[in-house]
Amino acid sequence: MSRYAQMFDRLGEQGEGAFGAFVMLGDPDPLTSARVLDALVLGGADMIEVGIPFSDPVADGPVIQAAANRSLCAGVRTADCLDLIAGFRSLHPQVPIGILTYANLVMARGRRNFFECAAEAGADSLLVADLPSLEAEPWANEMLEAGIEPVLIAAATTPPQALRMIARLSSGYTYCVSRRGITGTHQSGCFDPTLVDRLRDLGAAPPVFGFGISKPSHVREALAAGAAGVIAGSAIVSAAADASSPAAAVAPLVSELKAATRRDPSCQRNESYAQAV
Ligand SMILES: O=P(O)(O)OC[C@@H](O)[C@@H](O)c1c[nH]c2ccccc12
Repeated sequence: MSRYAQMFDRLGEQGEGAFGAFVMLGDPDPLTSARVLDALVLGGADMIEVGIPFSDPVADGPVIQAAANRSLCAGVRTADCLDLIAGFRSLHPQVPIGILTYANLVMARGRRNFFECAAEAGADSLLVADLPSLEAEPWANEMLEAGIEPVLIAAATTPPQALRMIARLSSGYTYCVSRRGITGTHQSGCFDPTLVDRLRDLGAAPPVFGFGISKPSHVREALAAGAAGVIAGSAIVSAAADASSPAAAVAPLVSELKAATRRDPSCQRNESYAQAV
């Protein structure tokens, strides 16, 4: 069973949603980045998503673009990112870690070679942000052969034919974007329950909402729409960027957002009280 499947099973039994944290590998330098990855898990992240820095990240807003630039300026390349993933994997054998990057970087290494190196480093999944879903099938098949789960992006506006393809190919989880546009917390998302329902009807991997999640209320809204989890990126990346100790800064934010994936114990008490009355 994959690490994602084990995680969703465990959280399902506990009645919790999954909290995913995104950061850019090598931001602002490899050593700090390794400490931040550790702090995300200590803070309570259930799954980690990591960017490999790319010079033209079309899906990213200013916060993540700046993180990619910091990392590139520190001289970080794909091989360094794979080393960071391998280091993470040796410390955290059970925590799913997925790569998020762009097609150019994959093709620069050779598709198959990239997938095999990612699997060897201990990555669980790969999301290629600029890969059109209708073109994804050969990529997804090669990823699976290498032992990597392909993650595809679905939106409320995705046409039915593409959504069927996404549901069929996405593995580990299905990335649901909560709004159009680029990553960032400038605008909060809208968590469409009908997207979640359509994906479930198509038998898709667990839907996880991302884009614009920065507050506990966003986490609760996404889970109330039926999602299995959420991913926050820019909020965590900016907390780290603004701090003198990035690792110390991300942990409390992650625990605050993770706490919102748990059922509120006071509500449970009220419910049982109401039942007793
Ligand atoms: O930054 P936000 O708005 O919290 O969104 C998550 C996001 O950063 C992360 O999942 C991500 C970073 N770059 C991407 C490109 C495409 C899809 C998703 C992403």
